[in-house]
Amino acid sequence: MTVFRWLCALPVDRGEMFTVFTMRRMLGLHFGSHFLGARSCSSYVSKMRYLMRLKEDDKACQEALHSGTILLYHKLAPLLRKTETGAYELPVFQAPDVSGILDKLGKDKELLNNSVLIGCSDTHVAQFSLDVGAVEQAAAEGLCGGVFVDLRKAFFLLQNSDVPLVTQGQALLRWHQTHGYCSATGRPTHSNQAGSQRVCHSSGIIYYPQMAPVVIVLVSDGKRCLLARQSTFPRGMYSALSGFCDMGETVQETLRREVAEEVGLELDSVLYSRSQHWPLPQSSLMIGCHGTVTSGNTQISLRGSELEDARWFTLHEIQEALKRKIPARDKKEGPSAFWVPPSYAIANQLIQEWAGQQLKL
Ligand SMILES: NC(=O)C1=CN([C@@H]2O[C@H](COP(=O)(O)OP(=O)(O)OC[C@H]3O[C@@H](n4cnc5c(N)ncnc54)[C@H](OP(=O)(O)O)[C@@H]3O)[C@@H](O)[C@H]2O)C=CC1
Ligand SMILES: [Mg+2]
Repeated sequence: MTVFRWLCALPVDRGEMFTVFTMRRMLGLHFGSHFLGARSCSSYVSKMRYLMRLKEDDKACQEALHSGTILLYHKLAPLLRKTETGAYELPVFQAPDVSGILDKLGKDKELLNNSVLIGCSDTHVAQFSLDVGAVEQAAAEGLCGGVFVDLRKAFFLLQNSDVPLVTQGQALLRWHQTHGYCSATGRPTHSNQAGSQRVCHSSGIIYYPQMAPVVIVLVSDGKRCLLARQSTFPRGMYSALSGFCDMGETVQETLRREVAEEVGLELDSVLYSRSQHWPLPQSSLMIGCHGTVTSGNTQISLRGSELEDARWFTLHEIQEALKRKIPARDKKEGPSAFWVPPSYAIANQLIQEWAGQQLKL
């Protein structure tokens, strides 16, 4: 890589920074005006300090749970509700609502304490997620007035601003469901009230929710961009190249290795663009970059079984794909029409950014 430009002073993306507070719209609906008047305008710092306190103080967190809001999941599928306009929203509940639902379904109300903290509103109303997978799904849907939808499908149904909170809630619930035992002693681990850590009382080991660092890079030769597909992708979908960071690697080294391994090309330059938490199949921190190769170095060579296909796409082809909002097999264009991941996915954002830059050239 002859040129390596890393942005040190990235502008703060308010969209990314404040997505945790996107439930305000729904909070307003549920709590009415008395709630809006509770505190006028708290700062970002005070919200972060408040969340820190809830993670450290079980009693304060329990109190916050009883005055907070809860997103519901069933076996990790979030509850969505169809509005009168046909759009989908995330319904939020309060502790008494959830206790009532559990009671009606014959379940112990203590299940409520398995809620995990995912954020708080501008006015310090704590937000939690809870998996009610122990109850019968259809009965819970009836009482909650919604449907539990697979998270991948929810990406297509929800507004982008609602997606970060719902993915964070799901990722934390998944982590708890898969870290019930200490890997050193085999004894059960115990969560704090916020769900920000689990402790093995036998060994004293503290476990924290983990994410794997993953690079994702949109490679360009100046005129075209390179997208690839795995055989497990939905038919017709192509995405940017991605790969897990190996132990000991820098982000730059992972980028260079993954592009070499997957398509046999040597990156010439890389520019960091953005990052994203990605919950599937388990939590990853996606580090999104643009990469270039020189014009004499564009011959794709697939190796191994990971990629089924990789191709260079023109700006026109990309523009057409970006217009296809839902999987092409549901449209007249037929099953093989090329499409890209949904707009919430960082792959889509890198592709859009590249297309925008090409138009300026
Ligand atoms: N948000 C977005 O826009 C996008 C997100 N992604 C996400 O990026 C992630 C990585 O993409 P992918 O290209 O598949 O990665 P890789 O190219 O690294 O290939 C995946 C393979 O790497 C191995 N591997 C190494 N480390 C890990 C680890 N920590 N966890 C799981 N597998 C590991 C596994 O092999 P083995 O099974 O043989 O052990 C796995 O099959 C995926 O989770 C994917 O969902 C990808 C593209 C777009
Ligand atoms: Mg890969």
